[in-house]
Formats: sequence, structure tokens, C-alpha cells
Amino acid sequence: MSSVIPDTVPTGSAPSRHPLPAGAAPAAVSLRDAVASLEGRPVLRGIDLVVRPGEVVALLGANGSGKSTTVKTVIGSVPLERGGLELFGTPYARFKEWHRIGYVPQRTTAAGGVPATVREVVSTGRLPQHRLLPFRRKDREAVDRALDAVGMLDRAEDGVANLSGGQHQRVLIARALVGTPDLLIMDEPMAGVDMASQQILADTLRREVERGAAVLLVLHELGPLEPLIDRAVVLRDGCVSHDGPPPKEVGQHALPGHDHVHPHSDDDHPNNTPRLLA
Ligand SMILES: Nc1ncnc2c1ncn2[C@@H]1O[C@H](COP(=O)(O)OP(=O)(O)OP(=O)(O)O)[C@@H](O)[C@H]1O
Repeated sequence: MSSVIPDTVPTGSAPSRHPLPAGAAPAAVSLRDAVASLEGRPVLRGIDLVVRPGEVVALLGANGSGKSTTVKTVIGSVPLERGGLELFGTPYARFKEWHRIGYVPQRTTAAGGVPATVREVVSTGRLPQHRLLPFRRKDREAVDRALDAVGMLDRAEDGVANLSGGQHQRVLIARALVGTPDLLIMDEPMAGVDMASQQILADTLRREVERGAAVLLVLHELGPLEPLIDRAVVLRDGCVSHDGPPPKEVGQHALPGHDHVHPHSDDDHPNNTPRLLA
């Protein structure tokens, strides 16, 4: 398949479907000239990434291009060596409103061995809200709503170890939704998920966007999410090679010239996500 993605495109963020009036809320994510290394090896080489309120941005690129590392810099689990990060207009060093961010990590088997129920896992997503106080009715209701949104309410008391991969992914998404986040970050939420679950996820995301959440998605295939995507940022070798409308050919496949294999487990990564993974 030939590439429709130019090698070099100006990377200033493209116009959004949701243009903001002057004085409107600041960008949910503003990452500027981000440089980061993993184990001494440069991985991000000057990434610019802006996600505005109510906007859905897909982060695309071949295996190893730096997508997961980019979102990990956004949630603070990979430090920046150079560049700047603001979350909701606040410089990262001063940002404390982590309850405003829901994060779904790249598919991991870590929870598979945990003897917790679906409800317990989703409830951990409320921890930033109730700050170790006893769970109140509104917390329980929020957990029920999030489980219902992903079609898992009837499995609430089941152990997560007994779920399929797609169901497990839906539980992680419910955990991210349960705090009613203003920014949802999902790293390959569709990986290994059947079409029925993909449609449930797409419907869930649509409702989140309608209520005004900003969404940053790492994706290899746009699939049922395609109609929701406002803008695509394509990475190549740790640099942004495209920032604009989603390239059409990426609708169902990984980027041209690069086969995609299933994402590696986060277990392989020493820098997991301390702030957002309860
Ligand atoms: N913990 C780590 N230690 C060292 N190098 C790493 C680590 N995690 C990732 N890398 C390397 O950093 C580069 C970018 O990895 P990253 O996971 O960000 O890519 P990606 O675009 O998300 O890829 P994929 O589509 O395969 O998930 C790759 O070359 C990868 O081998």
C-alpha cells in the first residue's frame, strides 16, 4: 500500500471541528517540542501535540514510532528531557488535578492475576475523587453508570481473572470513565477487541465527547471510531510527520510500509503509570 502521508508536513495543530473562541478554556494537552529517552535511547525527538476540549485526536504511527511513549509523557510516567507540557493550561510541574484525566493503558495482562472483581477494579478509578474517604452513594452510582456504559454491569461481581480480553479492556475503560474525566487518554483501546465490543466503545466515546471531554487515542486502525476523529497526529521515528485530517488509508490498517503486530505488554516497561493507575 502506498503512503498518503507526506514525509514532512508542518506540524502546527490543524483547525479543529471545535474552534474555540478567544478566551475559551485552554487546551487539555499542550505538549511542545517534547524530547524523551528510554534507557538512554532517544525515543521522542521534538513532538508537538495539542488536544483541545471536546476534540478527539488519534495518535497514529508504525510500531515503535513513539506513540505510547508520547502518552506516557503526557501522564507524567516518562519524563521530558526537553520541551514543555501543560495540562488544562497548567504547567506539568504544578498540575494536581489528576482526577480530570482518565487513562487506559496499552493492553496489559497485569490485572489477569489479580483476585479482584470487576466492580473493585472500576472503583479504583474513583480514588482521586473521594481521597480514601469511605465510598458514598454517588461513588457507587458512578461505578454502576460506567459499567453500564461499557455493557459490563451484569458482570460487576465477577472476578477480572475470568474475563475475556475484550471484556477486560471494557473494564479498564469503565475505570477511566468513572471519574467523569475532562480528558480521556486511551492507548490502543481496540486492540484485540471484537467488533461488538468495538461498537460499544465507539458509542461510549461518542457520549463522552458529547459531554465535552477531550480524547487522545493511540490507534492503529480507526475502524468504528473513524467518524469521531477530528484530527490525526502521525508519528514517524519519534517525530510528527502529519498533523491534520486522518489519512484515509489508515482507516483499517496500520501505516503503510509498516506491519503492525499486537502491542507489547506494559509489563515490559519499567516506567509504568504511577499517577493514574491506582
Ligand atoms: N521501557 C522501555 N525501555 C527501552 N526502550 C523502550 C521501552 N519502551 C519502549 N521502548 C522503545 O521506544 C520506542 C518507542 O516505543 P513506543 O512503545 O512508544 O512505540 P509505539 O509507537 O507505541 O509502538 P507500538 O505500536 O508497537 O505500541 C521503541 O523503539 C521501543 O522499542
